[in-house]
Order: sequence, then structure tokens, then C-alpha cells
Amino acid sequence: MEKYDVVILGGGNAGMGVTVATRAAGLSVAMIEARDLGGTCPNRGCTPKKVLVAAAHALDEIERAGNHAVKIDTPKLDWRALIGREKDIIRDIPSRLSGLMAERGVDVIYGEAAFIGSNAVRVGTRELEARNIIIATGSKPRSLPIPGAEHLTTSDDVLSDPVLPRAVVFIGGGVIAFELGHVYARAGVDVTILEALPQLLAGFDEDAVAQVRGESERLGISIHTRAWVKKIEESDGRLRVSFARDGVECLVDADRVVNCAGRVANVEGLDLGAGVIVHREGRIEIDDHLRSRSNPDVYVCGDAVWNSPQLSPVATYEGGIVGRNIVDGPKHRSDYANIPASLYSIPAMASVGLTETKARERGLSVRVHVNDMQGWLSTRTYGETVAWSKIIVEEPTDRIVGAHMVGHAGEELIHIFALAMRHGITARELSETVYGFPTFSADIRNMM
Ligand SMILES: Cc1cc2nc3c(=O)[nH]c(=O)nc-3n(C[C@H](O)[C@H](O)[C@H](O)COP(=O)(O)OP(=O)(O)OC[C@H]3O[C@@H](n4cnc5c(N)ncnc54)[C@H](O)[C@@H]3O)c2cc1C
Ligand SMILES: NC(=O)c1ccc[n+]([C@@H]2O[C@H](COP(=O)([O-])OP(=O)(O)OC[C@H]3O[C@@H](n4cnc5c(N)ncnc54)[C@H](O)[C@@H]3O)[C@@H](O)[C@H]2O)c1
Repeated sequence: MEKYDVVILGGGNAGMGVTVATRAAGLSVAMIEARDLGGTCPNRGCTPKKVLVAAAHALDEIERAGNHAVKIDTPKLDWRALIGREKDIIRDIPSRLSGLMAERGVDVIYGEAAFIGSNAVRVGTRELEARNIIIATGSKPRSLPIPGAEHLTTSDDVLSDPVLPRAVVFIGGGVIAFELGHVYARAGVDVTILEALPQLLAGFDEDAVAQVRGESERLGISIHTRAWVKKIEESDGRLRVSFARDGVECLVDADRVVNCAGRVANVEGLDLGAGVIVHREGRIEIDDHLRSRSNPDVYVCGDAVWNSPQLSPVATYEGGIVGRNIVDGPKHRSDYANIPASLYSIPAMASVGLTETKARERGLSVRVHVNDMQGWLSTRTYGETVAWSKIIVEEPTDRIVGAHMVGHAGEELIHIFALAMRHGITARELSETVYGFPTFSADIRNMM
């Protein structure tokens, strides 16, 4: 049995995050990775997705070029070349991360790990024992138990398929469906989104979501809520999706049907029982320090945590907390307030803090500033199709408790709000700040 202080299962954002404090403290650390170092975000998530989103942005700019008196013929997207560009941009990430881990003194072992004891794992023929074992194995698409589920593809396939389909159905109306749906729609694909719940994009402010929905429908995306998918069948070389909506049976044909119904912790193959790790259907029971309740030598971080946001910076942050808890003893807790998040639709929807509904549910006395910024000079200058904001301010303290934007460079501006919220800068102080002009940032003064 090889002995280490720390063994990390998974070499994604979360696993990498653990290595910082543990190696700085001189602990011996092994990282076991089944596929590519970097995990989902740089290889199959954020980064390759953003390359496609950037291309869709270019198409959006071209669509709006007429506003600037620029005449452009109908643009033509070479999808195969775009996928090639995407792969090219991310190609050397795993090898660069391998270099980083070597520099940091982390032993990387490739293979699929599983527990063989409370403090031991097996990978291939090797057995490793450690004082602490970290589950940082990420997430995987939720399986959909519907007839024809074998026809489903995932975001991994969308990001790798060099053939542009004619029509695509996304099952689930969450972030992945909207981001990839906007890219496809810009590329001329017929896009349908089928969401089981009455609301789309749960967790975002409902009024902001309504703006995104409007813009998505303007692009030609067909959206159905309360849609219950019954089956997927192959028919004449295409796929036919049957779903019920308000008691009415509906059909939609497509070349691809993508499972975007959420992602669950990827822990099925870990033999959690052998590790004495209590869980409910893969939801590992953890304390405030991200430790397994049944085996305190085991920590969980990143997407493998079932009840924290599945975001790449959150995975890195939680990995950092776990690393510090291992070094300092279990003292550190994560704080998920004021973490900015964006939907990279085109235009993007950005958000930090509480939605209006959540602020009211908490009984906060708030003033809500909603701005349709369509008529504002900066919006008109750039010919934006949507420019909208909602800023939620607590009445007695003037503290900003939530900010939500669609368009207007919101995915960048949201960080100014996040910074203000984190450091207690009030709405008035933010409004009184002198901003460079003319910029989108300067509009913050008039948003509240
Ligand atoms: C299409 C898509 C787009 C996304 N876009 C964004 C975005 O724009 N912004 C954002 O913040 N987040 C985004 N996310 C979410 C983000 O990618 C994840 O939150 C983040 O990557 C999670 O990091 P992690 O380290 O927890 O897991 P992962 O990065 O998934 O890493 C887990 C690693 O564990 C390995 N592993 C699994 N099982 C084993 C085993 N038994 N033994 C050894 N290794 C194992 C896997 O191979 C993987 O490399 C996106 C996700 C997807 C799917
Ligand atoms: N920009 C970003 O930060 C970004 C981008 C992509 C992914 N991610 C992360 O990846 C995670 C997974 O993304 P996702 O879009 O798969 O999940 P999601 O949780 O955002 O959305 C899933 C949606 O599918 C619906 N659904 C579930 N079962 C269904 C069914 N049988 N039929 C129809 N609808 C069904 C849910 O009600 C939900 O609205 C997200 O939680 C997100 O945090 C983040």
C-alpha cells in the first residue's frame, strides 16, 4: 500500500483547488484522474462552450451591423471549422496543468479510483492509503428514464460534433440548453426547448428570465414549459420526441435530442460503502466543513457536492476550503453569498445576490429598481436588442442585496456589484463613484 497524506479523486477545478494549501504545507499529495486534467470546465464545459458563444456573438454583431450603417452580406458559419478552432484552443490545457501539478509537487496518477477502505483507494493495480481522501469527481448528466433514452446526446457531444444539425431538441430549460440553444439558433438550427416545470432557468430572477425568453423567441427558439417528455423514437433517420403539454400530446422532429435535465454528483463508481461514506442516492451527507458526516477523513468539493452551485469558480473555492481545513483542522466554511453567475446566452443574463422573490421571502424591506434601458444612449449606440437591469436595495441600510442584468455587458458589470456587495459599498456610494464616459459602467449610476 502506497502512503500519502492526501489523495484527491478527480483533477478538475475542485481537485486542483485542494492542492494549493496542502502542498504549501508540505503534505504529500496524489491526484487520481480518470480522463483529462482540468476536468469539465476547460475540456468539456465553460471554455469550449465560450468559444462557440464567441462565434455566436460575432454573428449577433453582424446582425446588428446595419445599426451602424455597415452593410454585410449574409454571413456563413463554417461549423466544422469552428469546432476545430474550439478544440485547438483547449488542446494543450491538460498538458499545461500536468506541468503545473509537477511544479507543485503533486503526484498525478491516471485511472479510475474507487474506495477499498475508509482511508484507502484502488486505482488500477495500485492501492493508496491516505490520512485524508477528497472526492472531487464532478458531475454527470442526470439520467432520464424515458423510452428511447439511448438516443439522447449530451453537451459533451454538442461541443465535439463537427456536423451542424438541422434541428435540435433540448430536454430541460436550464443554463446548458439556453447557452447551446442560442449558439445553434445563431447558426441557423431549429431549436426547441422542453422544460418540465412552469419556470425556466430556475434560480435566476423571474423578470430577467422573461427578458431572456423574449430574446430567445425572437431568435426563433421554440420554448415549451410544463412539457412532459414521453418518448424518443427513431423515424426515417431522424428522432421524434413525444411530449405532453397541458394535456395535449405534441410531437417534434429533430436530428439531435440533448439531455440538459441537470447534472448529478458523479460518485456512482466510487464504492462509497467501502469508504464508510453515507449518502442518499449519491448525495453525500456532509458537514459545514465539507466533510463526510460518517467518515470525517473524507472531504467532498466541487460538483460532487450535491447542494452547492455547480460552477467552476465555486469548485475551485470549495477545493481551497477543503485544502485549508486539512492543513488547519476543520475550521473553514464556505460562504456562497454574493457569487456572481451568468448565463452566456447572447446577450448574457448576469446575476449576483438575491432575486426579488428571495429578498421578499426573507422579509427584507427593499426598493427594487427595474430599468428597461432600451432608450439609453449607450444601448442605442450599440444597437442592443435587450438591455435590462434590476437592482435590489435594502431600505434602511442602502445595502445592495441583488443585481440582475440582461445585455449591456452585464456579464462584466455584475462584478462591480459583486465587489460592492462583498465590501459593503452602498447603492449611493456606487452611484456617486466617478466612471469613465461613455461606457456601460457609467450607466450603473442611473440603475438605482
Ligand atoms: C457544458 C457545460 C458548460 C459549463 N459552463 C460553465 C460556465 O460557463 N461557468 C461556470 O462557472 N461553470 C460552468 N460549468 C460548470 C463547471 O464546468 C463545473 O462546475 C466544474 O467544472 C466542476 O468542477 P469539478 O472539479 O467539481 O468537477 P470536474 O471538472 O468535472 O472534475 C472531476 C474530475 O474527476 C474525474 N473523475 C471522475 N470520477 C473519477 C474516478 N472514479 N477516479 C478518478 N477521477 C475521476 C473526471 O474525469 C474529472 O476530470 C459548465 C458545465 C458544463 C457541463
Ligand atoms: N454559465 C454557467 O455558469 C453554466 C453553464 C452551463 C452549465 N452550468 C452548470 O451546469 C449545471 C447543469 O446544467 P443544466 O442546464 O443541465 O441544468 P439546470 O439545472 O440548469 O437545468 C435543468 C433543467 O431541466 C429541467 N428538467 C429536469 N428533468 C426534466 C425532464 N424530464 N423534462 C424536462 N425538463 C426537465 C429542470 O426543471 C431544470 O429546469 C447547472 O447547474 C449549472 O450550474 C453553468
